[in-house]
Amino acid sequence: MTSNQISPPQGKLWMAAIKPPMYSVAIMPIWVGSAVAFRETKIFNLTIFSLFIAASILILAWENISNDVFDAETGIDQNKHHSLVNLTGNKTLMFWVGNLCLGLGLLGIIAIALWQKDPTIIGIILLCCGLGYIYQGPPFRLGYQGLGEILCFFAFGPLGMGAAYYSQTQTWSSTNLAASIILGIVTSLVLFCSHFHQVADDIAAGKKSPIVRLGTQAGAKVLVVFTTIIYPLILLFVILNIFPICTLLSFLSLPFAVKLCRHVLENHHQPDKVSNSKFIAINVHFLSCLFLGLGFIFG
Ligand SMILES: C/C(=C\COP(=O)(O)OP(=O)(O)O)CCC[C@H](C)CCC[C@H](C)CCCC(C)C
Ligand SMILES: O=C(O)C1=CC(=O)c2ccccc2C1=O
Repeated sequence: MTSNQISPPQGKLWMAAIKPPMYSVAIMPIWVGSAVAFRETKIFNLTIFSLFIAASILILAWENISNDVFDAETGIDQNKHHSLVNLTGNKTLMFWVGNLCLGLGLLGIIAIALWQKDPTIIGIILLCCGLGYIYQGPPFRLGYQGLGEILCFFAFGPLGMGAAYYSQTQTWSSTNLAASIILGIVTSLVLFCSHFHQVADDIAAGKKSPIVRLGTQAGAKVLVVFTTIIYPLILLFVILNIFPICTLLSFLSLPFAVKLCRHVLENHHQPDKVSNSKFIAINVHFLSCLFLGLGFIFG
């Protein structure tokens, strides 16, 4: 957005900066991982579950706040009115607010580890935080090389869900690993969608996002392929008896998946129109994961 355009009201900018719907990506690995654990062991510890959800939200808040801090350093966010650094005008404050969120989130994880008398999940979550840091922080900034989706897949898929399952059971599960592939893909789709409307700013700042590399048209086709893959994969896991039949409930997210693919195929080259695609992707994420979890509990 250029400086001579009227910027939206402050309240809207703050909501866009905090992005509440995005926290679905922090909650769902814990929800589905705990649901798989409950199905397989009949164990469900509500205290650990609640602590893990809170910790995960705080860690994602750190990721997002520090994303605005690091992006302020490269100049990529100079036209982004809803950057927390641009809204507050105080990069140092945001840096420390982010670190406070990280510290509190890690305290939650340490509390779970102490409860379990087992440090395993501390190691896994530190690894997730490391992936979050190398995505955006100096000197790595791997997101600027177009590698964010791979990091995202592992952080919210096998690692995040592995930690959630382990926090309930102190063991591992191949079913949970299979489910984590679905979560990893559907979370990476959200990140992939977030690049379509930012091509001009990304090129100007030297960020080679996947959409800068592929172009918006090929990017839209890649999005369709990965969105479409999710459903046959779930069906395959049901046929192979890895998932219970009720996990097919996750197909209720299909209308949003179709809407997402159509919307991006039609508008990939129009930043103003395609900018909401990541929120359609969040609907796909939320519904598919919600019903996947319910499918494991009731299947
Ligand atoms: C911050 C992220 C995306 C924003 O990227 P971008 O710079 O394009 O955004 P703007 O356009 O809004 O500036 C997400 C990055 C995800 C990262 C690869 C992995 C993060 C891992 C988390 C720290 C893991 C926490 C949850 C876990 C406990 C389940
Ligand atoms: O602001 C964003 O675009 C995103 C923030 C975020 O935390 C996240 C997490 C996982 C996948 C994608 C995203 C975003 O796109």
